[in-house]
Amino acid sequence: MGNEMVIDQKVLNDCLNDITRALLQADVEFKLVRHMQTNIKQVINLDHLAAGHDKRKIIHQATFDELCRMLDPGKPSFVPKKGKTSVVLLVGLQGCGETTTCTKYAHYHQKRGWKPALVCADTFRAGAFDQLKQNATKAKIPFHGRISKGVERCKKENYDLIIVDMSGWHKQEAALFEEMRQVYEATQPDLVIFVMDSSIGQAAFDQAQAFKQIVSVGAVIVTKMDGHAKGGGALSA
Ligand SMILES: Nc1nc2c(ncn2[C@@H]2O[C@H](COP(=O)(O)OP(=O)(O)OP(=O)(O)O)[C@@H](O)[C@H]2O)c(=O)[nH]1
Repeated sequence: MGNEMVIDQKVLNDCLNDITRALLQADVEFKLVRHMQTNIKQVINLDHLAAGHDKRKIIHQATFDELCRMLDPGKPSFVPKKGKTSVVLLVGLQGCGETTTCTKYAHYHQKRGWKPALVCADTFRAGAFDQLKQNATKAKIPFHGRISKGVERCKKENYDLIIVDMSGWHKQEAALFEEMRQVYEATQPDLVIFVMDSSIGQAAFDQAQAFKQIVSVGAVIVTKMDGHAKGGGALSA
């Protein structure tokens, strides 16, 4: 657009097509991208703009606003408060990086003055507790292995951020969904985070929806962004 002398409908379309291509290449869902295009075209009517208007600036602003709207969930996210106990439950597909993310999340908050503790609710995978224990020990974060007792004990010991690591879900295991519901009821979390491997791409919407039907998911964390995946699926999730 910067190289064109006259800004007309063709230039606007080319510009929107460039943005569309970039978003699709970054795994953003087609429906969302088409919606973005339609909204921008609705806001900008080049034929009706009076002379003297800076068309580049108007297109730029409309595009910027629309891209921001794609990122806006419409309500503020849950923010744990220091000194007040919050329970955060992490759920996700098997191998998505939940256990690793639990420790990262705890470490992030510990460095900022919270008093976090980790609780392992993964009863399916052999070695899950040992993995959490290893990570937690390295990051110097207290941990517990038994879900209900662990959460109760952490509350008594005045931890203000209790992070619960749920078993990774595998589609075939209906029992895990039931367990997730039970853990949800037993821990009454203030926030449920859906942990999503960035490489699932376009499947993100369906996965996130399947989880949301069982527990009230309030946030998404995208993992493995250090690989080649683009993570645009997070917008759908
Ligand atoms: N490259 C990369 N690897 C990661 C990341 N997060 C986790 N992993 C790796 O992904 C693998 C699975 O991670 P876990 O944290 O065990 O995943 P999980 O979802 O708890 O696994 P289950 O308990 O079996 O469901 C491990 O080898 C991790 O080291 C990340 O951000 N980047």
